[in-house]
Amino acid sequence: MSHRAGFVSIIGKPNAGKSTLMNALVGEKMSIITPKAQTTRHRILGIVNTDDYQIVFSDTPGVIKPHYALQESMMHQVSGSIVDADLILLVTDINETHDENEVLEKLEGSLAPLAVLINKIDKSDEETVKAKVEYWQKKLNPKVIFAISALHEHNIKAIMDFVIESLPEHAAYYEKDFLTDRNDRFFASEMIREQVFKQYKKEIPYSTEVIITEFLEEEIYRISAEIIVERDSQKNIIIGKNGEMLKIVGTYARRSMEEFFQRKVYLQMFVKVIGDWRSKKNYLKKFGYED
Ligand SMILES: Nc1nc2c(ncn2[C@@H]2O[C@H](COP(=O)(O)OP(=O)(O)OP(=O)(O)O)[C@@H](O)[C@H]2O)c(=O)[nH]1
Repeated sequence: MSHRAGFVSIIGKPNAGKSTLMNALVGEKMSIITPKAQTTRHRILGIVNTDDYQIVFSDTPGVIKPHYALQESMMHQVSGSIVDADLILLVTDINETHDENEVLEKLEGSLAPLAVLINKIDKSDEETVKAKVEYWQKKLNPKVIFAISALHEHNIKAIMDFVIESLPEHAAYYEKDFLTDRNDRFFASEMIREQVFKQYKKEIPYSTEVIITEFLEEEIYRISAEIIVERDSQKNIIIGKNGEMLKIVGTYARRSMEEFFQRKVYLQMFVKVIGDWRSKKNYLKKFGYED
């Protein structure tokens, strides 16, 4: 059989389970997962290679109406990923009660075949699943609908088989040992961001960016990072009384890094205030958000 390869975009609302699905499909932890919406800020490629095929999955930020420049950049990344796609996996939470019009608008004009994945069926019942399948059938008439649980890896194999079947015949786009377009610095910063999303409430996670300022690959990895917030009051919250909160973030982030890199890690973090960075194009560019 000839070789198949293609781009598969994972699209959906915030919190639908896109990152959980991507990690289940790729079999590696590529994307950070937290219970809060809008955790994913960048498009992240996760590549699955065999001798016969190469699947290039894109995990994308959840689709929202953008309110500030950072979110605009996030939405551009979603659009770019739809244009590139050979296949689109639309992930929807079975218990989603709000409408999904923003997501559907993004998909308008896309020519790629579409699969609807109704996620989190572990938190639902058979009747609701049946009703949702009918709803999406009518609404989008997709090529196929899967009822899945990304968290419990239910029906993941069926999706993989479908994806492989749907790939065009094509040579590999990337070297076969290439697993992602992101480097170790990116994953290190994401592991800190994951803890910021997990440990702090309200607007703090959304006002925070993490920049790796030093990454030395010695026998022990020496990693320094800046945690950037928008206001002094947020800086105090990040640090916590006697530095206790920052210590918690550092401990968990370091453990994730040690597991990911399979190395001992020495992690240093500094907190810095940059007023209103989310709305400033120059900072967004510096932090790696394209226009
Ligand atoms: N019960 C249940 N929870 C799930 C399932 N899939 C994902 N979740 C949970 O839903 C939350 C959001 O998951 P993510 O994978 O981060 O969602 P996302 O769509 O990437 O979110 P954004 O980054 O905001 O776009 C996490 O708490 C997951 O553990 C599932 O199949 N069942």
